[in-house]
Amino acid sequence: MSSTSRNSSALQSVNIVFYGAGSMAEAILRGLVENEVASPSRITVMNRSNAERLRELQDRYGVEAASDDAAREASLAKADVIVLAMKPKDAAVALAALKATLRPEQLLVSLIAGLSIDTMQRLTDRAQPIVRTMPNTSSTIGLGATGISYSASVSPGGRQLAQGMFDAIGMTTVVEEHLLESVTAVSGSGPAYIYYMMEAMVSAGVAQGLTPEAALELTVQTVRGAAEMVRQTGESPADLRRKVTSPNGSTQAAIETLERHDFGGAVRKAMDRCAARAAEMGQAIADEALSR
Ligand SMILES: NC(=O)C1=CN([C@@H]2O[C@H](COP(=O)(O)OP(=O)(O)OC[C@H]3O[C@@H](n4cnc5c(N)ncnc54)[C@H](OP(=O)(O)O)[C@@H]3O)[C@@H](O)[C@H]2O)C=CC1
Ligand SMILES: O=C(O)[C@@H]1CCC=N1
Repeated sequence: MSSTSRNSSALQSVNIVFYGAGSMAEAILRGLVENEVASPSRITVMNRSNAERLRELQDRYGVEAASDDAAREASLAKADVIVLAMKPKDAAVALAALKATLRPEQLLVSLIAGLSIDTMQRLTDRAQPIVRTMPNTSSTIGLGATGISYSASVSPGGRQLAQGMFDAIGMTTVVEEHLLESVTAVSGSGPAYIYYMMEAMVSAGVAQGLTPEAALELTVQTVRGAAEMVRQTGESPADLRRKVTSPNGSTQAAIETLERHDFGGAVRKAMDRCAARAAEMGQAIADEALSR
C-alpha cells in the first residue's frame, strides 16, 4: 500500500486518454484534476457517441474532448496512457478498434471489472503493457481504494506512473491478478453496500419519526465517524463494536437482531456473488474474443 502524491509529479507531463467517459472515468479524472496531479490540457475524453457528455466533462474540468474520428485518432496517437473505461460488454469491440493504432510503449490502464490481462492481450494481438485495476467511485474526492495488477511487459517506470495516478486519488494495493475479483467484492462494489445500509438506516429513522434531513445527517456523520475511528485509533472494527455494545443494552439488542437475520452470512453471500459475477463478465469477453 502507498500514500497520496508519490510519483504524481511525473503525471503532469503525461498525455492521458480516457477511452470511455462515464461515471468511473469522471471519478478518476476529477480526482486527478482537482488534486492538481495531472494537467487538464493533457487529459482527453472520448466515448462511443454521446457528444453532450464530452462537452459536459470539458466544461466542468477543462479537459480536452475528442468527439469525431479525426480527433479520436490524433488523441490516441499521442497518448502515453490509455484508460479503458467502458462497460465489460463493450470492451471487446473497443479493444479491437484500438488494435490498429496501438504503439508498444503505450500503457493501457483498464478499469474493467473481470477482464483479464490475458484476454486484453489476445484482443489487442500483442503483449501490450497493461495495468489492470479495480478502483472505486470515491476516487472523486481523493478517497478511492484501488487494487492493481501488472502484465509482465509493464516497465518499472510504467508501474510507477500507474501507481502514482491512483495513489494521487486515494490508496492503492498491488495484488496478484486473480485477487482483483476479491478487490471488486470488497472495495470496487463496496461503496454501494454502504450506501444501501445508509438508505436502510435513514428510512428506519424516518419510520421512527425523525425528519428525513435529520435521519440523513445523523447517518452520514455516523458512517463517517465509524470509518475514521477505525482509521485513526488503529483498533479493529470488532473491538470498536464491543465498546459501543453495553451488556444487555440497546446496541446488543440491535446486533442480536441482525445476527438472527444472518447479517454476516448475507454480506458473505453478496460478496461471493459479486466476485463470481466479475469473473463471469470477464469470461464472457474472453469467450467472445476466442470466437472471433
Ligand atoms: N462505476 C463504478 O463504481 C466502477 C466501475 N468500474 C468499471 O469501470 C468501467 C466503466 O464503468 P462506468 O463508468 O460505471 O460505465 P458508464 O456506463 O458510466 O460509462 C461507459 C462509457 O464507455 C463508453 N463506451 C462504450 N463503448 C465504447 C466504445 N466502443 N468506444 C469508446 N467508448 C465506449 C460509453 O460511451 P457512450 O455513452 O457514448 O455510449 C461511456 O462513456 C466498467 O468496465 C466497470 O466495470 C470499476 C470500478 C468501479
Ligand atoms: O457493478 C459493476 O459491475 C462495477 C464494478 C465495480 C463497481 N461497479
